[in-house]
Amino acid sequence: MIASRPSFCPDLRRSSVRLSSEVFKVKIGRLERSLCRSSGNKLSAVIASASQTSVSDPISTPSRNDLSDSLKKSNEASLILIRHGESLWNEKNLFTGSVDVPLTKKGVEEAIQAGKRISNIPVDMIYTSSLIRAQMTAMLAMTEHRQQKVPIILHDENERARTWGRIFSEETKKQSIPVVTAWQLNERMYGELQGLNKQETVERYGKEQVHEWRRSYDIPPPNGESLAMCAQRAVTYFCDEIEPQLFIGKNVMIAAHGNSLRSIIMYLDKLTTQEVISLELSTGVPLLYIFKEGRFVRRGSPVGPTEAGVYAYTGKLAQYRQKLDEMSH
Ligand SMILES: O=C(O)[C@H](O)COP(=O)(O)O
Repeated sequence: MIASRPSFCPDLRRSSVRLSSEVFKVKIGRLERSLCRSSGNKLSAVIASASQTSVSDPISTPSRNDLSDSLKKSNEASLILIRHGESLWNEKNLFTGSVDVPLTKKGVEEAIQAGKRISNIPVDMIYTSSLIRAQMTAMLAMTEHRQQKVPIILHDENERARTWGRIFSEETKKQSIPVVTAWQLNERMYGELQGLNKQETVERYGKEQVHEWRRSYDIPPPNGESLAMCAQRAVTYFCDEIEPQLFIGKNVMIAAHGNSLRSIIMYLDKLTTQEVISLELSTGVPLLYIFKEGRFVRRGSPVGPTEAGVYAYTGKLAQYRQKLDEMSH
């Protein structure tokens, strides 16, 4: 197979050089297009970040001026990716895919540990899949965050959900972190493998066939999604909804799944369809990227001995941590 790099978001491919004004215009245009496409409360999820409030108020719709002001203000943002902690079906070695299975006790602990690892990294917005294992992971991780803001799930499924979820205190909003749930970040649909035991499936169909289903780029499991199909929705969502937040300086955490995150990492690290085959993600281990001048730079996982290195990389992160230290003394 010829290794190639799929292009999900051709108009947003990052330049390895400084972000030129031309590219920046394209990116602003993209953000505006995304605003135009959005309607009702979906709109507020995107513009909330531009309005400098911490939680999108489903009713208020800040003006375009607010948006361009904040676009000018920031040029660096953190992006944390976390695969959910161990689920009850991970523990049983069952193909899970789109089935909505909660965490085990070990998964809960992994999520808390992940929270400790990222407790000094700013988080302004959280994106999770619509599946409980990713949402539990995000919420449990945030219980450890030194910022001590409250993650609040935005509900925009209908007008009543939007209206009934309003917050009437600006101060409380500032102490909150909006959590956007999106099915596009769900684990890939594993088709007729869902609920089957992975080892038994190997015994029945052979190691090679099962490996092809699990790790090839474009071969789907029976009636399921290939990684390419999963990438199509997950990376498109990342480009349309999450990248615009990073452009305006919002620090984002994504809690999702092995394969939806593999496809996003493929995009961020510009991996080929061959390279992504060997990319494996452990449950509950956060990865940090810095988005600066139109580029994503991987900092690795801010854990143990590498933590000092992570903070040494950017002045902004170091300052943030210092501020947290001062506040807690
Ligand atoms: O859906 C599943 O079963 C796992 O979360 C991911 O499985 P994989 O490692 O077989 O892709």
